[in-house]
Amino acid sequence: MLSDMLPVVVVHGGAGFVPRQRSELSVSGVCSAAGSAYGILKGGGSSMDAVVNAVTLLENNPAFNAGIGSVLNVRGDIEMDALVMDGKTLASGAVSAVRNIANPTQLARLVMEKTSHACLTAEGASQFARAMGIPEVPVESLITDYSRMRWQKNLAADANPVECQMGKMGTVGAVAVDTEGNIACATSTGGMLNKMVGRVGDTPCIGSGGYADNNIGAVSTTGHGETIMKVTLARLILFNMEKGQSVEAASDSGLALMKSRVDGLGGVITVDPQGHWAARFSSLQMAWAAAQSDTLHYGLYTGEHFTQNIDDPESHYPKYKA
Ligand SMILES: NC(=O)C[C@H](N)C(=O)O
Repeated sequence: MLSDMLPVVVVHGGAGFVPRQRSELSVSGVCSAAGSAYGILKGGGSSMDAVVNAVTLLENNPAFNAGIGSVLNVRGDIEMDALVMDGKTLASGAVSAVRNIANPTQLARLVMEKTSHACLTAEGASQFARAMGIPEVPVESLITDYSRMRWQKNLAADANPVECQMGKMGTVGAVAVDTEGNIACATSTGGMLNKMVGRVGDTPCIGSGGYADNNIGAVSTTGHGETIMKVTLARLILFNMEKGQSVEAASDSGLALMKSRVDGLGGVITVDPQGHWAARFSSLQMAWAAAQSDTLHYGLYTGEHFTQNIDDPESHYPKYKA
């Protein structure tokens, strides 16, 4: 029998540090994305529709490092990565190093649904997008003043690139279980600030940036991609759950291993087939929101967990009102 905790959707807006003046934008962004995706699930929509909807909204929100607002590479250009995975069939689709696309996650979904491949990159991904009728957008339209300012700051001779990298990471992701018990995940990112041209991170790599399996659950990750890949963080957490750990314990032990073994910080959102969920991170902050049983849950700092009725948009994120 299906759990009465379904449907559920959990969303993150990236592990890292959110400057104070941007915290309200980040928290309101994840809250409205979770609310919108929850509406789809309540209307009988699929978990895949819900996660793509949530991540599309976050890609369209310049507060996050995905779609518009993506960080710039060393040349001042944008190269984005995205992944979706369907827990029913274990089908996945990804794109990496795409430039002229407003919503890489929608393109990743088309890779899953319309090709026999799991990942398309760079120019090939653009060609495929054109063939699918996805409009090209100028890269400049995805670049914000904020991302250009951070790029320039990081080019300066006295810049501390590591500190900057661990600054606002802002990758976005979603995991969901629908009323039929189907599970899906989606993750999207502009990657790491001032990265090398052609650098592909963890996000489009199945098992690292995300994983979904109806039999176990789903995870979407954020954090330093090179270290996430060393421990295949998403699949590691699901492996912990296969061994009997709860969503929370499995997420915490996955993040703890990443810290102790490869000195990496990050964050994850996790669901299981019953609708248990967790939003955990080892970074200073991670904007997250979850929607379940007509209740919106959200937080930004470790230990924070605010709740409110989902139909009460006025009182969203009261803690973060400027
Ligand atoms: N913000 C992030 O989470 C970055 C992403 N994981 C990457 O390394 O590309």
